[in-house]
Amino acid sequence: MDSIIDNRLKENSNSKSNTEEDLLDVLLAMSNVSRVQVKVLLLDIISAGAETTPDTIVRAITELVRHPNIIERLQSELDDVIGKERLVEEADLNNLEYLQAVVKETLRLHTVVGLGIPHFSTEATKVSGYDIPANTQVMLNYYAINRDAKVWKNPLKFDPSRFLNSPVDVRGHHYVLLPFGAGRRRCPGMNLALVNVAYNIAQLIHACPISLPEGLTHLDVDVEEKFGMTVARGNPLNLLIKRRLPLDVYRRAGLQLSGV
Ligand code: HEM
Repeated sequence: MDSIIDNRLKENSNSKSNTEEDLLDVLLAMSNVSRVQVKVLLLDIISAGAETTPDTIVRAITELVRHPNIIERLQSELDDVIGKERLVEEADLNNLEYLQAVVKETLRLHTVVGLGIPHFSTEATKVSGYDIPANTQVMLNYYAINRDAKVWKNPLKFDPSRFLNSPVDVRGHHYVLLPFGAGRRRCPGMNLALVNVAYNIAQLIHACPISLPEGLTHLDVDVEEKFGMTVARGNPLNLLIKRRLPLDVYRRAGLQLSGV
């Protein structure tokens, strides 16, 4: 981290106009932020963002291969909205209603930050009849909230259609679904994560159909979980990926394909 910061300070002092500022440039230019604070902040962002997004994408792909009817419906939405002459772009994501439902259902059923990040009460308070004394560590069980059978019908079933025509969102406004937490300590990477998760699923399903290795069917795919910093998929997911669109579409996007 120190050498990255030193190199950046050197680069910035050599070039007169830095038109492409990133977060590090902004932090280094702030006189009230110390070097230690810059390092802590960057490490916080890297560690919080590094596993959560890929874990969520893997959990979504797992559920998709377990449910061929859901993949089919998603693929047909992608074909209707995008066609087969180009790849999905970020601007398309809000026009893909079923894709967004798949993302929400993945975040609900596979809440990768299961217990959130520990909070601390600065004063005594009461929540839903429970007394919480001052100076107490408070953990929120988002994993349980998002699977609560009192709220969700068939809570363990992966069913994106429960979000079609539903006002419930994942952004912390509906307390029955909190994959990113809520309030001031809500995940600051949420918007980036939502785009990344949706974009990667859409690209894969639209341009590279996935299938299971020979001899396996969708019934063989497990949903074992591994609890650690995040709740990740427990076993490796082995898939075959093929080409689905005309070769030219990939070439125009600068993608190198081999063996297709
Ligand atoms: C699907 C992906 C992600 C999920 C599900 C997720 C979820 C969460 C949750 C539940 C929390 C704790 C909120 C609480 O304690 O109330 C959190 C905190 C945090 N997340 Fe994310 N996150 C994701 C991606 C990211 C990304 C991509 C970044 C950064 C680029 C990020 C940065 C952070 C940081 C810095 C915190 C700590 C905030 C604080 O302590 O105030 N997260 N995240």
